[in-house]
Order: sequence, then C-alpha cells, then structure tokens
Amino acid sequence: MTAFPFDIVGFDLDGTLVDTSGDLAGAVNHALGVAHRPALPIAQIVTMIGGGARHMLAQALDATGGYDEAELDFLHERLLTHYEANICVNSAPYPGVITALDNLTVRGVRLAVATNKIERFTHALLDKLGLTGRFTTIIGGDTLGSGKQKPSPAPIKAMITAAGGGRAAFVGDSIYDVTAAQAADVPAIVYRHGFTRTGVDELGASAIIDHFDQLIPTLEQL
Ligand SMILES: O=C(O)COP(=O)(O)O
Ligand SMILES: [Mg+2]
Repeated sequence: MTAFPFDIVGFDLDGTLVDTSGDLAGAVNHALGVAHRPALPIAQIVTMIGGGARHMLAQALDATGGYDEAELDFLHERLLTHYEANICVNSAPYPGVITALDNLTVRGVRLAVATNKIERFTHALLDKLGLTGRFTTIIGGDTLGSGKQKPSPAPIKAMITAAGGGRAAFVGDSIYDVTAAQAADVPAIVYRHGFTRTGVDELGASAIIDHFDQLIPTLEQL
C-alpha cells in the first residue's frame, strides 16, 4: 500500500459529517414562534445554514418580515437556548461517515473538525453521537474570536497547526468551506447532500463526493 497523500483530513460539521437540519430548523422555527412569525420549511432553512446560528436566524427573520438588531439579539439567545436543549433529537451522521472516518484512521490520518457552530455546541453534539474521541482537533465558530469564522482561512490554518501540521484536505458542504480551504491553500472536497444555497457544482471545489464511500478514493486522486 502506498502512503496516503494526506496527514490531516478536516471536516465541516453541519451538512457534512452530520445532518443537523431537523434540529437547526427546529431551533429557527422556535425563535420565529417566539416572535409570533410563521414557521419556515426545512428545505428553506437549510439554505440559511453555514455562516453560524446568528446569520441563519437573520436570514429567517428577513424572510418573515425583517428585523432590527435588538430583536435579532433577543431571538438569537432564545434560539441558542432551545438548540442546546434539543441538540441531538433529530441529528445523525450521513451514510458512510463513520466507515470513512474508521478507514482514514486506519491509514494513520489525523482527523479534525472546523465548524462555524459554537464550540460548546460542537462538543455537545459530537459527544452525544459518540464521535468526539475520533478527532485530534475541534475548532468551533467562536474558538478563534470574532471575525475568524469560515470563510476566513483562520480556522483551517489553526486546525492544521493544532493537529500537528502536514498535508491537509478539507471536506465541507458550502461556499464558506470552499473559500476558507482555498484561502488556506488546502484542497476542498464538497459533499453533495449537505446544505448549500449555491449549486454544489458552482462552488469551485477540488472534488465533489455523492457518498462518503467515495472520500478515500477521491483523496487518493487529488
Ligand atoms: O453553524 C453553522 O451555521 C454551520 O456550521 P458548519 O460550519 O458546521 O456547517
Ligand atoms: Mg456546513
């Protein structure tokens, strides 16, 4: 067996490792309910995920009549409280994720997460799914401070450093992931069935996978 071409494989969380659409949509619709606004369909809410919870809520409020900053602040807190209490009611890894993580680990690859989800929620969700121990490094949306979320390359660079350095690839589902990875000079692989407003084929990824059983062969060909 020839050496695997990557030392580190980093992953986005929402829409890449885990289908969190049910619980994120539940939290958005809870906040909309607090504001006496109509619920939105999951299919619409998934297009709002990727830039952090506050950005997701701002788009949902825009779609239901607009908002001011004070209202966004208040409803953001309510959304977070609801989400924390219901973080893994309807969230599960995508098909083939666990096997792909196993097979990368067998090849000696270090695994990492760089997500825009708040760090404590990231740990809570990965803990509930029994996945935390698989990752050498976990970088959340607030880990590096404000202004340093994806699409900034900062989380990808910090992830690589914290995971011990070496050749890295990043797997994500949205333009935030592709932009961040490319700015960090790391190939971006996009999972087709995640959450994205932009068409997957227009994201400019180095490769697209339809199923996680394609991840290792795809990485081997980059
Ligand atoms: O919390 C979000 O909006 C997105 O999180 P992600 O970076 O794991 O997709
Ligand atoms: Mg995502």
